[in-house]
Amino acid sequence: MALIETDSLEKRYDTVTALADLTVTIEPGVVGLVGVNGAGKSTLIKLALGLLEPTGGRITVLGLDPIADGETVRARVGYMPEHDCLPPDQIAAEFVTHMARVSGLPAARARERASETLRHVGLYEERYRRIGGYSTGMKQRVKLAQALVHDPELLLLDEPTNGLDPEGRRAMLDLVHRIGSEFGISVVVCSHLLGEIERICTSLVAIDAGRLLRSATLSAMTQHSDLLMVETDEDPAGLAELLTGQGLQVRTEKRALMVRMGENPDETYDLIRDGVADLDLSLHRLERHRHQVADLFRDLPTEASHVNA
Ligand SMILES: Nc1ncnc2c1ncn2[C@@H]1O[C@H](COP(=O)(O)OP(=O)(O)OP(=O)(O)O)[C@@H](O)[C@H]1O
Repeated sequence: MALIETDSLEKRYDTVTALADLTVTIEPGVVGLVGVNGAGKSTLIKLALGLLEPTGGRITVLGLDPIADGETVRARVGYMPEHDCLPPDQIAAEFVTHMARVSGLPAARARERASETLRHVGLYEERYRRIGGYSTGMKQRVKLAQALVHDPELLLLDEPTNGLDPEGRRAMLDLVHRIGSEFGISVVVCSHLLGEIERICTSLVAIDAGRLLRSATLSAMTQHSDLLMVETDEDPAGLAELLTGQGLQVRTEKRALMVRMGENPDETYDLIRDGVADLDLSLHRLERHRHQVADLFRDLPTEASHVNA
């Protein structure tokens, strides 16, 4: 069953359209929801939790309507909000136990689960300290622990690496990856940094200005392309000219040539090999080019170019 399915989903806040005509199916796995700040990621998460109501279209989560079946959805889904929302005067173990109780666990089981989840997120030793004295990284881990404590089927994580240094970001993403791979919990993780989350995701959904830009599994994205990558030790300009003259489609990318294989790959290989020999070049690399995720998301606008609808 799909984790989240939307059909022409729309969310307007007065004059701002945060989501417009969004139709997407998010399948189980570790899913990166990427888009610049303001793209509509948090709005989608809040609609999925039933915290907001759509102004148009439809959304289902684990096959349920988050408004009509809000309690069931929230019992089966864990949510880590983006902003700091922790009570500074409480100790972590008490807070996470409290959140487990809110999710319906009996007292003894709630204490047990709180200890287990704080151990999973690496806060076991520090669990009896006040949250106000924690570093940003530790606070992010408490937020993750409270999202996990009731053993959800799906975790919605809104920018879990916010405010962390590079080492902290890596550690947080490793933790998210382990939750997906070791516990088998599906995760939707929001980020405005594609390069950062792509390594832990099984699929990516990109949105911009509230619209779907692209959605695909990582394996489909990194399939072999129709291009051969040719690298020579020397300047490849002469080879590019020769191959173009022979009717091949050639593009120069940094010091490499990208040659379209077309209908007849064997002939393309032969023409490249003969061209390299005729021009007395030394061939450094000749291989089928793989798509890079970043190539496929090149049209993701930068923050500066983003304008609200
Ligand atoms: N309560 C609100 N009232 C009015 N506009 C809002 C409200 N919440 C969000 N918006 C606007 O809706 C758009 C989408 O915001 P949203 O928070 O969903 O984006 P985002 O991709 O999660 O970005 P960020 O990571 O910065 O939160 C933005 O233009 C934002 O300013």
